[in-house]
Amino acid sequence: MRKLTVSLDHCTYPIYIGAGLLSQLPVYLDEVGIVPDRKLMVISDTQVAPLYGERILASLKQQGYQVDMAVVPAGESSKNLQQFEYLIGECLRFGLDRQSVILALGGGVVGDLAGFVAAAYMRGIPFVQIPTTLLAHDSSVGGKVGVNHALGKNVIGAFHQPAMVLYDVDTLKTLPTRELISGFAEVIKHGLIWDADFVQWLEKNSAELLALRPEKMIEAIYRGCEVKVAIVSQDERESGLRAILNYGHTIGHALEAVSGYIHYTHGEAIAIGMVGAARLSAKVLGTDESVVRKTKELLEAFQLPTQYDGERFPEDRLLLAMKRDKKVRNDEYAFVLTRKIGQVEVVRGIAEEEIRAALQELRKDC
Ligand SMILES: NC(=O)c1ccc[n+]([C@@H]2O[C@H](COP(=O)([O-])OP(=O)(O)OC[C@H]3O[C@@H](n4cnc5c(N)ncnc54)[C@H](O)[C@@H]3O)[C@@H](O)[C@H]2O)c1
Ligand SMILES: O=C(O)C(=O)C[C@@H](O)[C@H](O)[C@H](O)COP(=O)(O)O
Ligand SMILES: [Zn+2]
Repeated sequence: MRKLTVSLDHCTYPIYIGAGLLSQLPVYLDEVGIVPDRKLMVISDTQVAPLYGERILASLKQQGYQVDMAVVPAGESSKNLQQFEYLIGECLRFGLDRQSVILALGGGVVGDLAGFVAAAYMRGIPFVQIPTTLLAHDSSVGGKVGVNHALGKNVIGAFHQPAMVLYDVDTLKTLPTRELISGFAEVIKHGLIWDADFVQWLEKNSAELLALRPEKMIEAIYRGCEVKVAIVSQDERESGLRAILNYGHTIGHALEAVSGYIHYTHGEAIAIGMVGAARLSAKVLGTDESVVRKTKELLEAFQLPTQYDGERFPEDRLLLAMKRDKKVRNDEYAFVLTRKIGQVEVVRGIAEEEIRAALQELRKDC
C-alpha cells in the first residue's frame, strides 16, 4: 500500500493506494475519526453499486454503522442539478446531520457530484472519496466538486476537500476498456505538465499498463497523484499555478459541452485537447514540433484519440464554449500551453485565428 498526504492551510488528508483496501474500509474510516456514531450515506451509480456498493454496505453495517446508499444512473449525464437535488432529498430522508459523512463510491462523475452534495448539504458535511476508475486518481484529489450545465462543463461547483481518498486498485479489474484508456489521458497529462521522467516511464511501460499489471498501475496512480498533490498543496483555489492542471481542458471541455456530454469520455476529450494545446503552443510560443509529435505518439500508444470529428462539432460552437471556460478573463481565450515536455504555462489573449488554425489541424478529415 502507498500513501500520500495532502497538506493545506485548513486541513490535511491521506490518500491510500493499494490492492484489497475496500475490505478494510471500516479500519481506514476509523483512522480519520469516522466512527460508528456518525451516519453514513454511500453515493454511487447504477454500474458501480451492484459491483461494490452492496458489499461495502454489509461490512459497514456489521461494524455498527448506520448506513444507506443512494444511486444515480451511470455516466456523465448524471452530473447535473437534477441528480444533485435528488441526492439532497435522499440525505434528508435518511436523516443525515452535520456529523454525518458521505462516501463517494465510483468514478469522477460520482466523486464530483457526491462531493458537491457534501459541500452544500447543511452548508457542508464531510465526505470520503472511494475512486473506482483510473481517471478518478485525478478527480478524487484536490477538492474540486460540482456539476455541469448544458452550456458549460463544471460551471456549478465548489472547493470541498475530502476527509480521505481510499483507492483500491482491484476495482479497476471490472472497468470497461474504454474507461481504462480514458483514465490514461489524465495520467499522461500529469507527466506532460510537470514530470518529464514520468513521461518517459509511461512511454516505456504502456503495454504493461494497458494490460493492468498491478504494480505498474499502483506506480502510475501514485506518480499521477503525486503531481496533483504537489500542485494543489501550493494553490488550492486556483489563483495561479493550479490552472496548469487544466492542460488540454480548454478544447476538451468545449468538445464535451458541444457534444452534449455523451460523445466523448472526459479523458478522450482531454487527449484531443492536449494535442490541440501542443499545436497551438508551436504557433504561439514557438514550441518545437517534436513536442506535438511526442504528445500525439504517447496518447496513441495508450489508444487515445488525437483528432476530433470536425463535421459534427463546428468550430464556431467550440469557440463559443471556449469563451465560457473558467480560465477566461476580460473575454480573452485562455489556454495552458507547453514550452517543452514537463513544462507548461497559462497564456491569455491568443488571437482567434491561431485557435482556428490549431482546430483545423486537429480535425479527423485534416
Ligand atoms: N474534480 C476534479 O478535479 C476532476 C478531475 C478530473 C475529472 N473530473 C471529472 O470526472 C468525470 C469523469 O470521471 P470518470 O472518467 O471516472 O467517469 P465516470 O465516473 O462516468 O465512470 C466511467 C464509467 O465507468 C463505470 N465504472 C466506474 N467504476 C467502475 C468499475 N470499477 N467497474 C466497472 N465500471 C465502472 C461508471 O459507472 C461509468 O459508466 C468528468 O465529469 C470529469 O469532469 C473531475
Ligand atoms: O484539479 C484541477 O484543478 C483540474 O483542473 C483537474 C482537471 O483534470 C479536472 O477535469 C477538473 O475538474 C477541471 O476543473 P475546471 O475548473 O476546469 O472545471
Ligand atoms: Zn480533467
